[in-house]
Amino acid sequence: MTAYLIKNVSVVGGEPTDLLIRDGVVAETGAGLTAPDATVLDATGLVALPGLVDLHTHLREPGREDAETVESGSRAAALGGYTAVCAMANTSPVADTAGVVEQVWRLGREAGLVDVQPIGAVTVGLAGERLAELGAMADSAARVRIFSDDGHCVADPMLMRRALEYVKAFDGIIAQHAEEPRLTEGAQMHEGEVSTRLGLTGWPAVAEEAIIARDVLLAEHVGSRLHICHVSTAGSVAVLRHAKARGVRVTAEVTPHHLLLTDERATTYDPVYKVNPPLRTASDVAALRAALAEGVIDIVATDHAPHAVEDKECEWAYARPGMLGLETALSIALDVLGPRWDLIAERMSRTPARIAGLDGHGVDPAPGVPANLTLVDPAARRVIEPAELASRSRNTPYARMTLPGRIVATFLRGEPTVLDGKAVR
Ligand SMILES: NC(=O)N[C@@H](CC(=O)O)C(=O)O
Ligand SMILES: [Zn+2]
Ligand SMILES: [Zn+2]
Repeated sequence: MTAYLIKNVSVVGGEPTDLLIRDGVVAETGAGLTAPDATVLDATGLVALPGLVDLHTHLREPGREDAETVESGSRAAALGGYTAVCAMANTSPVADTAGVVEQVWRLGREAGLVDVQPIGAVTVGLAGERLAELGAMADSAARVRIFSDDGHCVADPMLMRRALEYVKAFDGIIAQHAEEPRLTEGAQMHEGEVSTRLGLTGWPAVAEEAIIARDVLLAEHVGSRLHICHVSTAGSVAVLRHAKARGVRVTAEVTPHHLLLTDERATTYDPVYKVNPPLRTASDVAALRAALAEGVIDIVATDHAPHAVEDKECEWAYARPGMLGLETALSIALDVLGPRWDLIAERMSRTPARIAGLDGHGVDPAPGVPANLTLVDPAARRVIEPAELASRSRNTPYARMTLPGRIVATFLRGEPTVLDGKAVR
């Protein structure tokens, strides 16, 4: 195993120092280190962060390997600075059995570019009718702790209650896609002034907020852990603030796109901007940014949702919702939050690793810790070219935009997965 000596790197924004990586761990830190056997990387001007952790990734395997595979998604993740991703269950077949979650887990191990932690479905086939084999998935080799019907809401309150109660036994979490289905029938975009102007059916903010309000009360009632996927409205932030003040065990994520883009994008009729929950208004974006800085929203999660060309380059109404995120998330965070490295490390690595229970991830580089880390060049600016992305899909909403920051290198347990901005494999 090659040793690496990273020279003059700022660890999470601190004074430049050296990091020696050997045998999978950070062996030593400090200025002026030498190691004759190590490969030296000059990291002057670069920032080292604990490897990013994504709690919400769609890898599409099994079933839609034309849109993404565990391997291509893992490569996209590594290039984005990630060392671990949680793979959503809405595959085909659905990840609702020990067999499927073990398959995804094994494919992740084989690709070896990031740790792939499968998420299990809450209900059989995401149909919202019967609980899936939560216990068997928890006991499987994949050791599933997060369960989600993402793409669908667990709308039945009794089923939601039982799921929350069930996972308590092994400190599991239910991650809810908060969307009251009766309020979003036929919805194409955010319900508001722009949808009225365009004549498109709206997805009202209350469809999200009503489910979050219900579920924080349910989680409080049964004392279980709840996670809210892709929070998108100012009203949701208010509900979460209230719940946290009461001590409810709830965590929440926001996506990069909901931190940057608004429903005005729909006026282009370009389905690349179609996503669930939909892009909201500028005042929602402002509330989400403030909530993330404050900690009412705990983490940034990408909701990386690759889609094949035929599912995206069509009429708005027929296009599938979702957009790519892994390869641009750090740049968007840097754009939105500025170089607040400790906040970025907290929201994109330490806290998501803690929520998911991923040992060895989300830990700042220090002697003895597993060498899961990424090196960022904050001064670089890059133009996003969809054809250059490692994802098998092209549905990035940031095409041809110039974004700050570039991932220079990523290490997974001491092995580089990205060097010089390029995937090693
Ligand atoms: N976000 C999306 O618009 N789509 C996701 C599902 C989801 O996250 O709800 C997908 O799987 O494509
Ligand atoms: Zn969702
Ligand atoms: Zn999703």
